Amino acid sequence: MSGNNIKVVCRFRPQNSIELREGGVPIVDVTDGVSVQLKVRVIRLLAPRPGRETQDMFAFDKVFGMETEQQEIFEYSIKSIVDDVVAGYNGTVFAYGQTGSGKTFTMMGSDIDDERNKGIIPRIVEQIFQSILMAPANMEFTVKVSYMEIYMEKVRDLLNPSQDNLPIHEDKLKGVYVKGLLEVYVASTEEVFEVMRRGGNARVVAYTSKYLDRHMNAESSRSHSIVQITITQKNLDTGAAKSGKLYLVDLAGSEKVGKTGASGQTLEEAKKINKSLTALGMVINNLTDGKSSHIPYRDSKLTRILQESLGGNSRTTLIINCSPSSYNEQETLSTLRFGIRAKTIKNKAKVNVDLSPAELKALLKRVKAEAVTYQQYISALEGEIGIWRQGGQVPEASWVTMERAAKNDLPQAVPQQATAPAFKPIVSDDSRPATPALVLEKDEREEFLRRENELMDQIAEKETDLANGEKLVATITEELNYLKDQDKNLTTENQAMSSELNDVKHQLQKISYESKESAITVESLRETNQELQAELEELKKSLTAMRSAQKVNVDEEKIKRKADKMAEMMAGFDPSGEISEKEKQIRDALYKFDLEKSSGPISLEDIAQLRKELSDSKSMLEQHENLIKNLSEDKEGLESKRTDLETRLTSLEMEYEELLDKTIAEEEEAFNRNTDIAETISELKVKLEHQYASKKELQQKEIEELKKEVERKNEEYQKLSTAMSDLKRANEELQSAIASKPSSTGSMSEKEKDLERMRKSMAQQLADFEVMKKALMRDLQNRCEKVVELEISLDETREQYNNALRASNNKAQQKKMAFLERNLEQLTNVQKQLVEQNSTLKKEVALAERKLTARNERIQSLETLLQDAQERLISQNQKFEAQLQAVRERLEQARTQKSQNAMAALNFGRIAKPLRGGGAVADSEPAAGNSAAEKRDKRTSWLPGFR
Ligand SMILES: Nc1ncnc2c1ncn2[C@@H]1O[C@H](COP(=O)(O)OP(=O)(O)OP(=O)(O)O)[C@@H](O)[C@H]1O
Repeated sequence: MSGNNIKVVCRFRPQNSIELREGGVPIVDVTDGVSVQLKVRVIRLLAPRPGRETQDMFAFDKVFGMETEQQEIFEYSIKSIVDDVVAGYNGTVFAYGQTGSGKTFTMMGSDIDDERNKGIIPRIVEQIFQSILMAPANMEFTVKVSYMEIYMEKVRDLLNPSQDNLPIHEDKLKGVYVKGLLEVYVASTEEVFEVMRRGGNARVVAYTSKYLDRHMNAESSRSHSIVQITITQKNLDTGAAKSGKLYLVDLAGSEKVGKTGASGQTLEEAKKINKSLTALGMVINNLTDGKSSHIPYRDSKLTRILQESLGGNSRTTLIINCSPSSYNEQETLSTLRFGIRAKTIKNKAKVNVDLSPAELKALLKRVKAEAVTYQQYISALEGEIGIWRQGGQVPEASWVTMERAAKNDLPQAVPQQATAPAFKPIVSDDSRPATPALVLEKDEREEFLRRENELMDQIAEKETDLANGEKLVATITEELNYLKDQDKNLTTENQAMSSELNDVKHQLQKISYESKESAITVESLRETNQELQAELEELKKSLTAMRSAQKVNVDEEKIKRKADKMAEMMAGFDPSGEISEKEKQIRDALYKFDLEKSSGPISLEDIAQLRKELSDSKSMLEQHENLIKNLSEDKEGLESKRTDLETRLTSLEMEYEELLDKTIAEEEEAFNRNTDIAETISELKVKLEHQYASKKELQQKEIEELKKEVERKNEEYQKLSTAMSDLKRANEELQSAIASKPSSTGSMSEKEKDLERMRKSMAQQLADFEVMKKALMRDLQNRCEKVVELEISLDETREQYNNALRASNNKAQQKKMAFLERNLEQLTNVQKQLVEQNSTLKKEVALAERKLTARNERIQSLETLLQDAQERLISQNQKFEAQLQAVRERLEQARTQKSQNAMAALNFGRIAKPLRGGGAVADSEPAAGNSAAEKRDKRTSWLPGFR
């Protein structure tokens, strides 16, 4: 075991594009390869002079300039560490620097296939397997790899990412270690790369690309990654074993929080990362200031894991990566200062050996001898002290020393006080008694420290458990809150639904109430309707009765009037029964004539009588002719009167029409706004016009008939005149016959014959006359009837006309009539409306009933739904609880399975694969190497994020 300083090397990368764009210039000067000079430009803002330059010099074990190759770095700073680890030492390689300073480039490189640019880790792996190959054949090696990351002060196993908060433990044998970290056995570089590829996939990298322009690197690693390679070797001949552990650490960016522009969660993260780096700085400070007895390894996970690497059992190399640019001069300065401080740390590296039995025996023997020597030395010292204490003197040549004890050359004079106490308090007279200081043996102290560490680990573990428990409690509380929220929501929904239900019920009650009300209204309306209908019927009946009574009266009056007129008119014809009388006389005369003829010749008296009678009949005929003349004159007068009446009627009709039009127009104008009255008037007008037209037509027909009748009468009159003239002629003939009778008695027979003939013709004429008279009388009667009827109808028309005139003139009456008609109409309308309302209400009632039934059904269905929903909710709740439980269990299973799977995925790493040194596996290596090379050819990128 020997004290050795941490090796610190410094590497500058070339300026990147951001620095160039921002106008950065290289400010580093690497001249001798071990020191770097930084030209820092200080601008005095107050003085208007250009800035002055100050020069800082930093010396390291090695300084690599911007153009340094990866191989060079490896050769100088790393290769020896690999050899040490293979030899059984612990080794650590740190890469420290700001984001984008080239830490990952240095550790991993840009591409594994790129022989030139691959980083130190692939080179280390290759070197390890190379060293194993070079080892003696009796040496058996096992190589284990683990890969972890410290993110937000949590240790996460990158080969088993479900383990994201692993505890750190320490024990006597293993030292400080991460408990539960997956260690994978590997037998080739390819397997190591595979392990690292898998681990790299799980790395947490926060991209701050949106800050790229103004700030730092695009892929800013926010976590510390640690690759741990453990090499164990065993001498198969002696059984002696050694193990070396190599930590390859890519630290997170060391820049100040503000520089990355990170904020929010990233800011929180940066603070925690900074905490780790601050703790690292504190550990380095305390290790190097020479005063501090306490090293705060426990302040962060990083320093705790790397405890042995800093001031402990490790050969450590720190690579500080810097930017050469003026743009990052402050970060570069602080990085360089960090490196300078770390350089003074002293480590005590030792080989971690497991001795063989022979070695152990030898060691025991040696230790026992040493123990005897020490025992003798102590006894000698105690003897010497005893002399001194008793006030005696011991010559300097006899003083007990370790060398003499080792040579077994101790003076015998010194009394042996084997039973002397280990220490005695020194009592001074002039001072108060001091508190006895317990001097602990070194082993005891170490034991105490170890115990303390163990206890601290237990505390840390408990804290983790506590944190996990708290997390679980938080999750459960969250779930509980969620469930409570759900419950609350459901209760609210439930309440809302019940209030809705209540509303619906209220509505239902209201509807049923309204429906009852409507039924009552319908009933009352029906009754009113019936009453109105009855009233209407009565009115109609009375109206019909009145009309019929009026008609009967009118008819009776008409008949009576007609009879009177006829009587009056017929009284004018043959008032004294003269015609009948004369006719009778003629008949009598004819009879007598017949008798005389049968009895003998006619006497002169008889003839005189006959002549007298004849003259009488002649005068009567003249009278009759006069009467006929008078009648015809009367008829003409009547005709002219009728014509007058007709013209008057026509003019009156025209007047009436004009008046009617005028009145209607006035009425229309007056009742312009009242459509009902206008309608009534127009209807009335139409009715009247219609009535008037029919009447006019009737009268026209009658007039036509009368005209025809008059013509016929004329004809009859002509006939009658002809008959009269015949009678005259017969009479004249009779007179002449009478006159000639006394002079010609001889020709009596001839005269008799003539008389006979005359008598016959007279009888014939009389019969004709009789017939004609009858016909005449009949015609006359008919004509009289017609005239009477005509007069009556004329009177009626006049009356009607007067009525119409009165009606059109009498506004009040008209209004009344219109009002009455309107009333009637309104009543009819009301009746109609009532009937309609009734039917509508019936329909509505039916509808409302249907709706009511539907609503009842809906309510029932809603209630069922509500109940269902509640039941479902309860069952869902139960199911959810069960699911939650199942999910928890599954999660637990998955976690365990995942860890098992992770192990399974890296199945090549579950079993230790001993490798023989000196060609024990060299036989199979070329083949493996070939396949590895083949695999490499196929791969373009072996780690995510590597270009
Ligand atoms: N020595 C170098 N030569 C050429 N390019 C380099 C060198 N060092 C770094 N780079 C390039 O600079 C960029 C940033 O480097 P890298 O990712 O290694 O930085 P980092 O310090 O690991 O950043 P972070 O802290 O964010 O992980 C990369 O593109 C890398 O290829």
